[in-house]
Amino acid sequence: MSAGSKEANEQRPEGLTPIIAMQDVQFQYPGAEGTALRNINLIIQPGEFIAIAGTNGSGKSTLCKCLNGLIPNYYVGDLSGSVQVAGLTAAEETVSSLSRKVAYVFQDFENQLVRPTVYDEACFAPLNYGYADYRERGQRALAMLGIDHLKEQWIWQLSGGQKHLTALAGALSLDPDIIIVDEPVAQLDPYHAKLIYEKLKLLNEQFGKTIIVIEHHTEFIADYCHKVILMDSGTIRWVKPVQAALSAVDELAALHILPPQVTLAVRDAETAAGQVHLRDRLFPITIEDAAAYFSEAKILSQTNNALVINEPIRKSVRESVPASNPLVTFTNVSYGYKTITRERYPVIQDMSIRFYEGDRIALVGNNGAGKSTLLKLISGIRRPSAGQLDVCGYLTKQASPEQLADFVAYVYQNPEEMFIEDSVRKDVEYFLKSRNSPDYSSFVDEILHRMRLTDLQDRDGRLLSGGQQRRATLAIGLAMRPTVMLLDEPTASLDASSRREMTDMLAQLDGQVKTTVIATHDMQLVAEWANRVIVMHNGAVALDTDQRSLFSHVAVLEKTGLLAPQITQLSQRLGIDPPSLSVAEFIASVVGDPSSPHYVNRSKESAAIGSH
Ligand SMILES: Nc1ncnc2c1ncn2[C@@H]1O[C@H](COP(=O)(O)OP(=O)(O)OP(=O)(O)O)[C@@H](O)[C@H]1O
Ligand SMILES: Nc1ncnc2c1ncn2[C@@H]1O[C@H](COP(=O)(O)OP(=O)(O)OP(=O)(O)O)[C@@H](O)[C@H]1O
Repeated sequence: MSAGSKEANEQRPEGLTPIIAMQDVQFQYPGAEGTALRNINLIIQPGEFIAIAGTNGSGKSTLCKCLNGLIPNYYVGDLSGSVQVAGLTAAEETVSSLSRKVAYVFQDFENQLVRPTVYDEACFAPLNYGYADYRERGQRALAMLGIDHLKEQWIWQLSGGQKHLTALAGALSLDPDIIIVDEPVAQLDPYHAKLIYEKLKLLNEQFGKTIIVIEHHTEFIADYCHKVILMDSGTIRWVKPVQAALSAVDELAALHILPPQVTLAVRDAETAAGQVHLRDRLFPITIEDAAAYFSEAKILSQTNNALVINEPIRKSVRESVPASNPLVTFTNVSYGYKTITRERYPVIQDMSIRFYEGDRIALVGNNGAGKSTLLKLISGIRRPSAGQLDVCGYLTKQASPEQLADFVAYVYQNPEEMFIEDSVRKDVEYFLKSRNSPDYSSFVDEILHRMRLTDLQDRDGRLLSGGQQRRATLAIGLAMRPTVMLLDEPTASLDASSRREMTDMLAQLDGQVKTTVIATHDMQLVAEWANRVIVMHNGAVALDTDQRSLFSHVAVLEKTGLLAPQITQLSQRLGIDPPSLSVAEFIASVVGDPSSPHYVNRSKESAAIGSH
């Protein structure tokens, strides 16, 4: 038995029957070289709220597929060991019989949606199982998630985040005992991400549902989960209560998992102040606890017997990039998708804006605000219904897609749509060759290496894990060597290390592309990478600002459901003005001047993670 399962067993309350019991489980995908799961022993009690963490490809989704019967019913690989779920032997059940007990929302949830409208989708599963009250069940699930206003919408009209909520509603409608959500927040705006977790919390606390989330975002794990299962190369490394799990900062970082920013802030502040961390003391993992810690540290510093925290220092606001020739010019552009009755409903509304050379633009805003549509307009996939859009000297209404492709690369939100060939390397080469690049072979090697894809280069992109796929699409985008790089949610589903690499790589793009536009919900990426932030709301620009000023526009943030990164929120609580955008800035603000001999810059995640 793994250490994790031993701990879980020791904590097992008297008389409780586990809701999930896995014993000596091993699984190999058909045709795969290695095993995706090994020596899996796990006990989960009813009513637990569990996070599964682990680097991309460590086996998180595969483990969960054993619980809903997709393994071995759909993935007919080599499975051994036993899996008990809610009193059923999983291997003897069909996927549909297990789905009454286990709801599953997939990472690629779009494939889960099979009915034409949101309401049909929410009612579909109970209707299928012959529940007379299927309408009420569907309606209730929509109301619980706050999306009843979408019920008449066609599924194909929904944005990514709206589709995710619909898939969750479909899963909730069967009233299952166990709810598994594979990366709940990957495609959601911060408001909806929090909302989903609040709903999961409600289902857990009020209805006793067992919740399992696969999660790369440790701040959500810290705020909502009770325990963490840490996966590593197809095995369970351990199962720990959440605070102990997230306090294992160095171990997590070594496995490409980014601990919460506030936890890193405390660790780095102690290091910078020369204070030795006591092994048995747990770090704070939430904003509240970290704020209390730093307030206490200030008090202690006055008696001079503990961590010295200086008064926060003010930092100057960075200048925004000076305007040069615009590369992209929207002049009164409107766009609407056609409905089934062939009318157009407006999505982009009378937009006039310019993007310049040197702009690193983060396009943010709530689900459905029109971010992806804006990228599609620039790439020429969609053309304005009204107004003019000029991209690198071409009016997109008149230019052919081939002409625009010479200047613009568009990396889609859904990675699977980017794979054409039967291997990742061939996909990257395909786009590079189409640009007639000399010496493409070594360039491909370099791109694959930088995205940690060298070992995966001969694999079919469609059969990679979600995070691996995301990295592969970035490699494809880079191979296009565009003037204007458009990326839709590039960090969704990435583990911390890949997110860090991605941020660094995007920063290095400046020399290779002239402007980059990213649609994203990842506020940490916004804070650390962008030099211009465009907040979209209802298809219009609500705010066009620099990334530091963004978080001081409280009214806009509230209106558009955006949340500052954890470290920014913590620094605001502590009165640091302007607030810190990264752990490194925070440390410099509270612990002192980096040029001081006592200041040790071991701050931020990159120090820990960058070495891997
Ligand atoms: N259908 C498949 N066929 C072959 N190999 C697969 C298949 N699906 C996943 N794998 C491989 O199994 C391993 C575990 O994948 P899994 O999707 O479980 O990882 P994960 O931890 O969920 O990753 P991520 O964080 O990227 O979603 C990976 O090496 C992946 O490439
Ligand atoms: N192919 C389509 N056909 C019809 N309507 C669409 C289509 N794609 C998106 N929409 C609608 O257009 C609006 C804007 O969607 P878009 O995908 O641009 O938003 P977004 O800001 O990128 O959202 P998210 O953050 O959820 O990805 C949404 O109301 C959505 O329902």
